[in-house]
Amino acid sequence: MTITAEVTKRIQQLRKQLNTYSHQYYVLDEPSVPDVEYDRLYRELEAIEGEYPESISADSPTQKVGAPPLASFSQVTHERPMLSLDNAMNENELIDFERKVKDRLKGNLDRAAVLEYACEPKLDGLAVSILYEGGQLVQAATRGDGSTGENITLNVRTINNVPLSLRGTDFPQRLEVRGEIYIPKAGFEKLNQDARENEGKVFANPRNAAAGSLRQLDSRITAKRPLEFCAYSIGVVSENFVLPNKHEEILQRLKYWGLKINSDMAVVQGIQSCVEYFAEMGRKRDGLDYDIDGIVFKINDLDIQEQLGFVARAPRWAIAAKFPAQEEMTLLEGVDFQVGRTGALTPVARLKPVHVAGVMVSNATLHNMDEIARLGVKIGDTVIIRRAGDVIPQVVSVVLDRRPEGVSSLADIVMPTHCPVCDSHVEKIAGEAVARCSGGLFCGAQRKEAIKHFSSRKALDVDGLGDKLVEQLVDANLITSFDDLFHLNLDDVASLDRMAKKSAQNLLDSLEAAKTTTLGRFLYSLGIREVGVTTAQNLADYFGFLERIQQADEATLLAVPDVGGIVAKHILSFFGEEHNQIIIEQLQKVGVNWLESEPVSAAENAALPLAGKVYVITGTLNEMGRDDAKHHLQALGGKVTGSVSAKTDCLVAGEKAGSKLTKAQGLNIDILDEAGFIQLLRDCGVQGV
Ligand SMILES: NC(=O)c1ccc[n+]([C@@H]2O[C@H](COP(=O)([O-])OP(=O)(O)OC[C@H]3O[C@@H](n4cnc5c(N)ncnc54)[C@H](O)[C@@H]3O)[C@@H](O)[C@H]2O)c1
Ligand SMILES: [Zn+2]
Repeated sequence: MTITAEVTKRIQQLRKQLNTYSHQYYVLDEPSVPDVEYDRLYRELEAIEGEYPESISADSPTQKVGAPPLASFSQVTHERPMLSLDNAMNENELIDFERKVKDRLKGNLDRAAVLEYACEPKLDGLAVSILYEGGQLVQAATRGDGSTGENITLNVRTINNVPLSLRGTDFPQRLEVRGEIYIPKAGFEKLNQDARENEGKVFANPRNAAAGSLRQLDSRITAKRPLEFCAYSIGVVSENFVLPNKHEEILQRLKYWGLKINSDMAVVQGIQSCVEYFAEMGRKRDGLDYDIDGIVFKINDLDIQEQLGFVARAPRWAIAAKFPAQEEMTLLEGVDFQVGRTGALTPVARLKPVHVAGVMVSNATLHNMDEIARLGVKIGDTVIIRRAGDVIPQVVSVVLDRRPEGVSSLADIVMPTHCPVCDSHVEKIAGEAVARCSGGLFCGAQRKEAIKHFSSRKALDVDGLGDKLVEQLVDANLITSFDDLFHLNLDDVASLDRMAKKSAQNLLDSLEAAKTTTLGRFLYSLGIREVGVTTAQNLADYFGFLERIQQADEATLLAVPDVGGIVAKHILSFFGEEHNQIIIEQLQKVGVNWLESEPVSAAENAALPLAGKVYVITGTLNEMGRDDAKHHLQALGGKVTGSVSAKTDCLVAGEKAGSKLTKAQGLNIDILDEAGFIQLLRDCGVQGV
């Protein structure tokens, strides 16, 4: 077929665009488009070149690996080239791969013979080569353009799981280990969180974070990054050294010499088993603690590998099957502000719907206004969306070269001055990244969440009032404030979806029962910002009376254990709001009650039978709940903590106690079973247990 001017032009466009993207990705560690976009263009070029083979030139992106090394690093020439991998985008392409392999092996392989594959999760980081001489790490390099890479020896030496010397003595004099350097998911989240708080560099994804962390001129920076190495092949090996002739067995040797290999890898027979392995890992993908973008299938037999050989940029004996991409690009059509339980306003991107990692995404979080400023995003921009695992989709960057002409025509994203739900003022406290609606319990958006919190187990503990039911009650306008809960009538409740007379009566009964509570629970139920269960209990213990808390000034509040400046401010501003005071009065009026008493002084506390003793409760107690057990111990002067340590005096271990029990046994700590515990309470004079 003769090539038309139009096709030639498209080829040139694609090559130019792909080269620009490669430079941004490999050299600058700052891609401007998601991988899927790069892959789409790459495949388009590949298809055209397939149709017009005479158009292929050695410098086409389809013939090259990566990009040349950065001049700021010294260079390393790879004795054996480091290649890329061909991709399979779906099951058919995977099956096609085996068919081509078998065709090539014709004559040398019985057509019916089953091929054996090593299946390896495809870690999403960057390829490196690490050279050992006499068992000592002497050099490490990036892949670069496949023949020349960057010398990153000092940086690789800082990675904890890369051995500086090999284990044992039976290793070859020269051994080049190849593998991936990557950042596990948790390390990535933490790295970006720190960067956001300290105005550092925020990375778009774990692969960029790994590349950016590794290719640092100052290895002290690399040392601070949570990088890991995982080996998946070898390069040069001393001549005459005999290695197994199965790929997987070589990896086992590497493991024996002290290198990490992937524990999720498998050896299977035939391509159909590869398809199954792929599906299984696809299901496990979200639960792994490292990111993978696919599975690499390699012919396990090295003799067959050798027969198959290589093409310009990839071996013929391996294929990377890709999972649905976790990043896509789409249009930002607008921004909504969502109001949470505490009134926090979160900007949410409204997107032109797009498939990301197998799910249609039309909303993504923008975190807060600082993040919007950092991204420099405007309405009408094309943005990159990342959806990894069960984390909410995020906007990770703006694709600047897709910005329509005349940026000034794009609208800035601005924080509304009034709450989109209740129209109260939006306020931003200095030092906090978020802005909040000041409507408190009056705000419809905060109401559902406030009531869910109010009736939750550690608050008023209204049995049978689950989240769904709260939403139904609010939506049906049956409750607008907390005290309305206690005015509900049987017919109204029974008329709700999936409710009957009996379940409605049960709810009214549990509401009645919940009215009798403790001061600690009541304080917690109000949902004062930063006042959790422990702080609420500390306030109750310290003051004894609600009125004293309502009237306390900042200095007095600061004397309470666990209460710092910010918590004190939140308490003051909560009780400073008149409508909050009204709600408390209304609740008391409908009969919500608790016992108030003078707080126990330190001297009295010291006289209690269990004063100064530290307890931990674990396992299932059959006679009483763990909360009751805790209250008994506290009433007797004991302290109850969550984890076993050398400071623990005694572990109360109910049925099915697990790791805490083992730990306590290891530390020689006293252990009481439920019967022993109840005896202790009786010995201390507790009645009725
Ligand atoms: N967004 C962009 O602008 C942009 C630009 C260029 C390239 N890219 C992306 O980079 C990819 C192509 O890059 P590539 O050539 O580095 O290759 P690749 O990621 O498709 O496959 C080869 C690489 O896989 C890695 N790998 C992970 N586990 C492995 C294992 N068990 N065995 C062997 N290798 C393993 C190695 O690093 C190896 O070099 C494409 O996905 C492309 O989208 C994106
Ligand atoms: Zn509001």
